[in-house]
Order: sequence, then C-alpha cells, then structure tokens
Amino acid sequence: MSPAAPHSAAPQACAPTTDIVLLAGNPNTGKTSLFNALSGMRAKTANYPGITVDLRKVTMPIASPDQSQPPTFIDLIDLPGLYSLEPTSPEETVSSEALQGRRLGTPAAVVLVLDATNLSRNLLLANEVLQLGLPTLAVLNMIDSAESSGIEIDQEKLSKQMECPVVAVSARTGFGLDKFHRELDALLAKNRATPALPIARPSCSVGCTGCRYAATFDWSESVVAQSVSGNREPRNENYEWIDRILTAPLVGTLSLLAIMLSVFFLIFSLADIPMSAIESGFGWISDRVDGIIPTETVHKALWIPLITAIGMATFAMGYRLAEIRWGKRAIGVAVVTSLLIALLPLEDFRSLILHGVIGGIAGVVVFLPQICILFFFITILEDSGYMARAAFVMERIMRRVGLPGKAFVPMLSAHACAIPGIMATRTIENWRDRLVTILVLPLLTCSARLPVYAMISALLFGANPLLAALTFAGAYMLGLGAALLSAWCLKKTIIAGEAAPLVIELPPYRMPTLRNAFFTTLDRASVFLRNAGSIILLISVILWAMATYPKLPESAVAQQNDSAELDSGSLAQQSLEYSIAGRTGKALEPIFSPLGFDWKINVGVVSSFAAREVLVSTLSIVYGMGEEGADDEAGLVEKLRRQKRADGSPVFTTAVCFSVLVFYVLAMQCLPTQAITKRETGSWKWAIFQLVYMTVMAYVAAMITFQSLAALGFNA
Ligand SMILES: Nc1nc2c(ncn2[C@@H]2O[C@H](COP(=O)(O)OP(=O)(O)OP(=O)(O)O)[C@@H](O)[C@H]2O)c(=O)[nH]1
Ligand SMILES: [Mg+2]
Repeated sequence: MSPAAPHSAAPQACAPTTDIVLLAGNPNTGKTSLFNALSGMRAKTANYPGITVDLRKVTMPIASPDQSQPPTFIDLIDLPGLYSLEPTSPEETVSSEALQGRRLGTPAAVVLVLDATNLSRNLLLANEVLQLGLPTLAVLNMIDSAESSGIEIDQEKLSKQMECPVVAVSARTGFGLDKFHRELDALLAKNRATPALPIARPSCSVGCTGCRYAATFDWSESVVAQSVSGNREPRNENYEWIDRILTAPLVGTLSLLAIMLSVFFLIFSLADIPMSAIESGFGWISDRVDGIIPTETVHKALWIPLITAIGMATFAMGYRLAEIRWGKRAIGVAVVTSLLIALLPLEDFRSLILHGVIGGIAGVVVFLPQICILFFFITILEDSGYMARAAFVMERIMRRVGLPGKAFVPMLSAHACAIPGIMATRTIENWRDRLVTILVLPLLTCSARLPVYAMISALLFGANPLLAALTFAGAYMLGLGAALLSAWCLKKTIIAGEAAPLVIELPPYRMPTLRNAFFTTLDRASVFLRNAGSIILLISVILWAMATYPKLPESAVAQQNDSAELDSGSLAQQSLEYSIAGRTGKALEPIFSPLGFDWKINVGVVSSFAAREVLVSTLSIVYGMGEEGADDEAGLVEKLRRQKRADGSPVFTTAVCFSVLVFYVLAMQCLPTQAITKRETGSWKWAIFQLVYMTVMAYVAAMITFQSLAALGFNA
C-alpha cells in the first residue's frame, strides 16, 4: 500500500476532531476500492473474497458542504469482509469486534458497503449492523454494474426501510463520491451534536439462532421486494457454463496451465524491446561515466564527495522506503563505505563504479520489464474473477496433500513475495494447517526469482519466446509441485492432521480496470527498484570488494607482463581467482561440482544467500571483471554464453543451465523470509528447519538434474 494523494495519512495535529469511521460489509463488495477512491491510497484489491485480512487506517478530511468551515478529519478504517457479526474466521472476528467497539472504541459512524448487484444477500449483514444502533450510512457500491445489468434500486424507499441514509456510488468510476462526502459529514455532525448510544448486542443462546436468522431473511427479502425492480437475478447466470468448464477437474487444470503459459509467452514476446533499451541505456551511462572519471587526483577529490553523497542518499532512502528500521545504522554503513571509497586508488575507484555499482544494478534492473508485464497480467486475471475459479481447481489438489483450502490466497500472494504470503496465512485458524502452509510457501515462485529464470531461459533458448515461456512455466510448476509434495510429506510425518476444506463464493466476472493493473504494476516495479537501489547495491559493492582484494602481488603481475601470451583478459581472470571471492568459489568446488557449477557460479550462490536476485548481479560483476578488456557493451546473457572452461568447452551448457534453474527454484535464498517465518511461528526452530529442508532438496534435485542431463550428452 502506498500513499498517492498528498492529504492521505495527514498529520493529526491539523485535525480538530478525528472520528473513527468503519468501512464494513460482505467480502468482495468493494470496501477497499472505496477506501482507495476516498483516500488516494493504493491498498490491494482483487475480485475474490478475503483479500483484506486486517484493519487498515488512513486519516483524511471529509469535505464539508459549507466551504467556510474547515473540513472534518476522520480515521477511515477498512475492515476485512464479514458475513455476520458471529464470526467464523480470525479476520471476521477483527471486523465484528471493531463494529462492536471492542477494538478501536465506539466508532463515530459505520459506512455499510453493499454490493448493488447482490442486495438481498448483503442485507443479512446490514440487518445485524443496523441493530447495533450506530450512526450508519449505507453505500450502494458497484452502481455502474447494477445499472448495466438492468437492476433499478429506489434509494428513497431503501433508505426508509433501512432507517439510515443511502447513497449510490461506484468506487471504480468515482460516481457519487461527492454526495457520499456530504452525507457522511452530515451524519458525523449529527452524531457530534447528539451522540448515538450503541445498543449492546445480546449474546445468542442456543435455540434463538434459527428464528433470528429467519426473521432477518424475511426482512431482507421484503426490503428487496419493495425497493428493487428490473432484473433482480442478474448474477452469473449467463456465465454458469463457463464456470462449469473452468472449475472442472481436468479441463479446469488444463485451462489454468494454458492461461499461465500464454501469460509467460506474452512476457517474453513483449519484454524484448524494453529490455534491450535498458541494456543500451546502462551501456551508455557506463561509457559516459567512464569518460568523465578523472585521471588526476585533484579531480578525483571533487568526484568522490559527489559519488558518496549520492550513495548515502540512495542507501538512506532505500532503507527508509523498505521500512527497515535501522536507518541510522544504514547511514553509518554508508559513511564508513564512503570513507573507504575515498581511499581507493583511481583504477579501483573506476572499477568499483563501472563493475560494482553500474554492472551490479544493471544486471538486475534489466529484468524489470518482465516483472512489470507479469504483474500486469496477473492483476487483470485477479480482477476478472478468474483467480477464484483457479482457487477451486487448485483446492482439490491442495486438500489431497493436506494443505487447507484457505492456503490459496497466501499462495497467490507468495507469487509476488513470500513475506506477504506468510503474513496472509493468519486467516488459517488451525495452527498445524497454518504451519505447513508457512513452511512450504517460499517454494512458490516469487518475483525475486524472475531475473534468475529470465536469465536462464535467455541462455537456453535465446530469442524463442515459446520455449522461454515453457521454461518459465516449468519452473513455476516445479516450485508448486515441490510445495505440494513437501506439504504432503510434512502432513504424513511431523505435522499430521486433516486439512480444512475451502468454502469460497465464486465472485461475478467483472471487467478488469487498466488503472488498477497499472498501479499494481507500478507498485511492484517500485519495490523491485528500491531493492536494486539499496540492498542489491550494497551487496554488489561488498561483492566487488571481495572480487578485487587481495590483489595479485606485484611480482605475479610483472611476470605476467613479461609473458609473451599476455592478454588483459587472462590477467583479470588471475586477479579474480586470487581475490577473496575467487578463493571462496574455488574452496566450494568440491561441494558444488556435482551440480555442474563452476567456481564463479559458486560465488553467486554464496552471495545470493540473502536475496536470490543477487545471483544475477553477482554473475554480472564476476564475469564482467574476469573479462576486463573484452567487449563491455555486451549484455549479461551474451557474456555468460561465451564463458569457457579450462578445456575450452562452454560453462553454461544445457545441463548447467537447468541445474542452476532447479537449484534456484527450490533453494531458500532469502533472509527476510527467514525472519518472517521466525516471527510468525514464534521460534527459530521452524525457520532453521525451512532453510535446511529447502537447501537439501535444492541440492539433491539440482545434482540429479545435472548428472542425468550430462549422462544424456547435454553437458557439451
Ligand atoms: N464494476 C465495479 N467494480 C468494483 C467497484 N468497486 C470495486 N469493484 C471491484 O470489486 C472487486 C472487489 O473489490 P475490493 O475493493 O477488493 O473488495 P473488498 O470488499 O475490499 O474485498 P475483501 O477485502 O475481500 O472483503 C475488485 O475486482 C474491484 O475492482 C465498482 O464500483 N464497480
Ligand atoms: Mg478489502
């Protein structure tokens, strides 16, 4: 979620009164969309129930109709959806307690968000909320869809029946929001003049439930009968046949595969041009910077403060935006790094800027277009309502391996990043079900793996988008298959127990909005760039130092210079082998050679322990430095493709590429995920278990892949 409007989260100091206003309603009625439309925030929305799982707050002004009056400030709270005040899941409990004043105190008003295309069902909850006696404003959201489906709602009659003001809006188009502001302001003013006394909700004893529900049902039917005309049952009837196909066991699974394959195909077909543009852009920057890096000490003295100031600002901003709470320490690290940089000899300084900073960042950023295209299409699929059908298809398989149906939404989130995925498991009531889900989630392909997949696909199949898409799809399937298999093993051994089935309401198909897809893509892109500008930059600088020092002794360089066969490439290669990174990579050879990795890939494996995408920047740095003097303009994939072993055979053979791919699909290379696993499970025990089982699985699977492909002759 990121603020987009200047007034969002305005400081309380300028707020004379801050009333709490709750946005409540059934799941998938557009509460978060309304929250975003009112506040300018960009909280996650999607066309399936259960997206919001916790309270979300923004302090914002509500415009008063009287322009001479200052605006009223409210704390607008977006609640998770609920079907009844008697909760059946943790997120419903959050909403129910907030509505009954047990979380944030008595709210000043409740905005009851109703789906105008499905009023009779929404009125069941409305009835319970109205009985709380709080000042309530009913919002008929999705009025655009209702109108286009031929549903006519008499707002005056509805308001009379519900005994509260009613306003029709479309959170999507912005229709009715002015009126919403006026009505809410009037409601709050009235409440301030004569505060409503909330009515304590009677605790329900066994036996009363039936009659109360029957009465609520009759009330909602009679309200609909009197206030709704036109097409009363427009939902999904025309699309039932599509649902039957998309949720059928075999055809549904094949459709899911075909849809994902098409998305991957589009990624590769569309990303080519922007990727080449980014690559040439970085090439251009590199040339310019190389041209202006001074050759005289006095110029260097001017240069270094500038570079270090930019570096410090980037680090500080990166950490602040990434919400890592060690900003001061980050600045400390930047200051020390800057001082060290200031002491560098000119040639090393040049290499740091060209290889460490520009090379490291360029290696990762070049994959930005693919990440953007993927998230754009995933958002379109989510908004259309298709993902809820996919949940149905997957649920059958998930339940067989012991994963609860509710794990689907966390699994979807984990495709962006395992961290929100693990946090979303809070909706799973049963602790054992939740633990299994947390332990297997990092196996699903997150966006940090995409640069690695893209690099390997390009190495293997170059410009063939279909084969590259198949490699991508294969990697996704391998991650999913490994997650399902691991869940099955865990449920059969240490965390036994029956998994709860999924009860999900299929949402209607909706036309996705390009705006939502665009902003979601923008948010993902900014997270990716922030990482590239902070953590990846930091690791790249450290790695550059490890790949540069200690330097070859003068005597060895002189000996090389005397040699007749000298070329600058082989000297660079020797310097690299002599460095800490080179020695580490070489020391690891006995461990990783059964996987087909050469010592430079080993350096990548070690450096990407904290974050997977670092593999790409590391290879970019290590192979770039080992090739000093060669064509620096070439992109990473080109550089990797021409790497040779001592015997002259290529390093990145088909067997090696697949082995690296399998390793990165399965390995736990992500420190922040480990920290979140520890936090959510309450102990390091499970975080360490996760690290060990995933690393062992990655190692064994990559070894089997390499050895079998090599035996079939694919290692030449
Ligand atoms: N046509 C139309 N679609 C809307 C409108 N408001 C929301 N939507 C769509 O409805 C879907 C659900 O929206 P959300 O805002 O995530 O709904 P929510 O009530 O917050 O859902 P939960 O958090 O799961 O309870 C999304 O696909 C939105 O794009 C609207 O006014 N018109
Ligand atoms: Mg929501």
